[in-house]
Amino acid sequence: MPKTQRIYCQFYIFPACQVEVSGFLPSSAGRCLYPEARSKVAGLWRTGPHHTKFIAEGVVGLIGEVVERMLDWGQNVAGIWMTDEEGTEEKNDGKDVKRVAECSGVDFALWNDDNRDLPFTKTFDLPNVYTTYRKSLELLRSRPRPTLPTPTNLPPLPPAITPQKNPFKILSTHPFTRGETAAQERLSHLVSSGTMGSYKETRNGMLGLDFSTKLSAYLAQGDLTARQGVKGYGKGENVGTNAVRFELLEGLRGLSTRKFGVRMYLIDGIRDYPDTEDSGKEASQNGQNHSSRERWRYLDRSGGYGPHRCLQPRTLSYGFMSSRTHQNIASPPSSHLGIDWRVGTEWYEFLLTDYDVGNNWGNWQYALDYDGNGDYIRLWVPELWSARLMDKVGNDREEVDKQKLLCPYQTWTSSEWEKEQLGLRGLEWVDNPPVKFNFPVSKGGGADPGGKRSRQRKRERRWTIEGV
Ligand SMILES: Cc1cc2nc3c(=O)[nH]c(=O)nc-3n(C[C@H](O)[C@H](O)[C@H](O)COP(=O)(O)OP(=O)(O)OC[C@H]3O[C@@H](n4cnc5c(N)ncnc54)[C@H](O)[C@@H]3O)c2cc1C
Repeated sequence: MPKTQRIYCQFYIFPACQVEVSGFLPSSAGRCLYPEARSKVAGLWRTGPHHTKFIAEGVVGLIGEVVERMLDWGQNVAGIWMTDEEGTEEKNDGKDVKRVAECSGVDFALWNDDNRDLPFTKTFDLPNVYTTYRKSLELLRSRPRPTLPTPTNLPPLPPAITPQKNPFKILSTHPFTRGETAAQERLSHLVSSGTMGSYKETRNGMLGLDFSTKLSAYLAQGDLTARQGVKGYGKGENVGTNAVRFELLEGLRGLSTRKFGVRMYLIDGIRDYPDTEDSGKEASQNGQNHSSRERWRYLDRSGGYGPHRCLQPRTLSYGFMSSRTHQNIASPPSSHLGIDWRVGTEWYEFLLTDYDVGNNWGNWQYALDYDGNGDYIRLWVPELWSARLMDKVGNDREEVDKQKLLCPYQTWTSSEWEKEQLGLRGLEWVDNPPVKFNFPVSKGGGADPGGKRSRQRKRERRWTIEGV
């Protein structure tokens, strides 16, 4: 029998704790971006690799290992195809898989992301200034790509799933349902329920299902692509749908990874990037990285501060955070604790279902403070559910010092009575705070008394920096 099947590897993260064993390629994204694959799609397997772990039909491990095990299953594999990602570690993963393919005598191909519709001939022509960049890509909105039909004939699941090797464990608790069908259902719901239309007013929410689109995981995992044309395309545009389309252009941040390369991962990020790749290596090996990790771990052990504590239950159970929550979590460690922001980025990389190299590393380089009323923190930090804080009457809430709510370890300045009122008495992370510093609640503030750096940061938000 001729070998017809291909393993298709995409650089999508599946958090190790939330694996869902699901189907096969081709997804919308694959079919939209790689029309050349049309004649061959029926033979593709879909797998989800990541640079620290790789999951395919119930197997987690390093990418090379997992592909090897897939080949061992004895399926009728003719080749391995892979999305050619821009991240430096992802490039190395590509090399690993290529090596495995060569050793096993199967074809190997890398599929580059679709450049054809971009108005640039060279990556370096990408504008550095975000607004210019976005405007230059706006023409893509009038050039959606059609998707190819869903294949009718796909290879079966592997006959047996080999036992999982340590240290990974596979649970199937993920509430996010993978696959193109689920993605299309979500899209239809967004349109028919009016969620998409009201997006502009609701998008800064942090609690609930429909304040934002929740499309990021589908996009990151290839169940949808921002480029695909859907039925009714271009009709019924309003401020809400327009705002979603605007945000989707942000999702093309992968292009910034292509442009800035290794500079994306330097401690100074793309702001003051050094001249050579060697400087990048130096930055990631310096002592600051290590001490930052220690500090992050200390935050973990001691319970951390309000926003940080939200990170644990939220992402561990869902692998998802809203845009504002992302900013809340990312901002304090990097802006206020002097923690190397890359430690947080790596942590996200491990946990998020919608992890995306360009979006994650790009966004970590600008983050502001939100959740001014502390609603989100109250939901996820049970210690803060004191009677007074739970009271929905605004008057009572006003009596609570927001600063203490957002940054409860600042309660070293509180009286025992105040601690009692806040429901924080006797807690380790309140009595022995990991670090003491000023934490203004004001938006865009930070441990920056004069506010100079904050203003500077505001000017430099987004991944684009004037004059780079
Ligand atoms: C520190 C930090 C890390 C982040 N890491 C990721 C990540 O790993 N993967 C990821 O997809 N997004 C990331 N984001 C961006 C954003 O928070 C998520 O895309 C958003 O929360 C996903 O929810 P949603 O689909 O409901 O978004 P919506 O608000 O409904 O937006 C619709 C879509 O637009 C795109 N989008 C919206 N905001 C952004 C943005 N700021 N940057 C890029 N694309 C955007 C996404 O594709 C999103 O699905 C990060 C943001 C921050 C501040």
